[in-house]
Amino acid sequence: MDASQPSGAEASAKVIDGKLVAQQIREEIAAEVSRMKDAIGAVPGLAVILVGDRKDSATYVRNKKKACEAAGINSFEVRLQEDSAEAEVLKHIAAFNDDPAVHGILVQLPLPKHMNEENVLNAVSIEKDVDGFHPLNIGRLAMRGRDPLFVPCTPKGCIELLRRSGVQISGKRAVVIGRSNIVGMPAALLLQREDATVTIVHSRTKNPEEIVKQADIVVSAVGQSNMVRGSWLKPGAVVIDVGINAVEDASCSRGYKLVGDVCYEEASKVASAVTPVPGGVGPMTIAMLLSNTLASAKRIHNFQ
Ligand SMILES: Nc1nc(=O)c2c([nH]1)NC[C@@H]1CN(c3ccc(C(=O)N[C@@H](CCC(=O)O)C(=O)O)cc3)C=[N+]21
Repeated sequence: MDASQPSGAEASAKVIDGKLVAQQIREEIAAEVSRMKDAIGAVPGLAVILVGDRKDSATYVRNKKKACEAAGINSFEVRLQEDSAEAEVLKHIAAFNDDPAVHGILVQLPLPKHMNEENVLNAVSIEKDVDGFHPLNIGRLAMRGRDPLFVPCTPKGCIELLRRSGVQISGKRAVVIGRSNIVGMPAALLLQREDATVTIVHSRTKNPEEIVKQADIVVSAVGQSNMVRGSWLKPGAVVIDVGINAVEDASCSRGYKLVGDVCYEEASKVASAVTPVPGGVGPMTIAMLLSNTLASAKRIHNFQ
C-alpha cells in the first residue's frame, strides 16, 4: 500500500500536479528555443496587449512575461488606459502583425466594455493567434479534417495534463461544465477530437449532477466555488478543475484564497485523480502559451 495514503481512510485521489508538469514543459521549450537560436539565429517573440488596470489581468500578464524570459522568448508589451479607443488597440495589433520579431500576439481578456471583442480578435493575424481565439482557428477546431494553426491555451493545457498523467481519453465519456468561448467550448471540441464522447453541461441544464455522474473525465470551467460536489462524481472519475475563484479567507495574507469549481475535499475521496487550484490548470495555461509561441516561430521560420 502507498505509504502516503492514510490507512483505513476513504480512497484518496491522485493529485495531478500541474505546476510540476508545466515546469517540465517550460524546460523542454527553453531547450527548443535555444536550439533554434543556435541553428538559425531567430528568437521567438510574444506581444501582449493589456487594456485597463484590472489587478488579476496585470498579474497574469506579469506571469506570462516572466515565463517568456525564463524560456528565452522575447516579450513585448503594450499597456493602454481603460478609456482608450478600440482603434488604438487595432493600431497596435496591426503593427505587431507586421513586425517580424513578433510570432505571437495576445490581447488580454476581458476588454473594457466599450470595446467590441469580436472586432479586436478578428484583427489578430491567424498566423500569430497564439491564444487560438480568432474565429477561423476556432472554426477549424470544430471541423473534422481541418486543423487550426493554434489551439486555445487553457483547453490545450487540460488535454496535455491528461496525456502526461497517463489518462486515456479515447472512448471515454467526458463532461465539460461551462460553454465559454475561451474554455468550455474549445475544451469540449478538443476532447471530441481526442475521441471522447462529450456532453456539455451549462447554466440551463436540468439536473447537471446526473449527467456529470456518468463522466469518466470531468472538466469544470464555470467560475463558481464548490459547485461540483463529491456526490456528483462517478467513483474513479478524473477531474480537471479549471475554475479559479477568490474566496474570502482572513487567515491568508492577501485576505482571500483561490479555490476551484470543485469541492476538492469531497472530490478527492471519490475521484481517481484531481487537479488542485492553485497549481493545476493555471500554470499549464502559461506553458501552452509559450508552446504556441515557439510553434509559431518555428512555422514562420520554417524550422523543424
Ligand atoms: N487573452 C487571454 N488569454 C488568456 O489565456 C487569459 C486571458 N486572456 N484572460 C484571463 C485568463 C486567465 N488565465 C490564467 C493564466 C494563468 C493562471 C495561473 O497561473 N494561475 C495560478 C495561480 C495564480 C495566482 O496565484 O493568482 C494557478 O492556478 O496555480 C491563471 C489564469 C489566462 N487567461
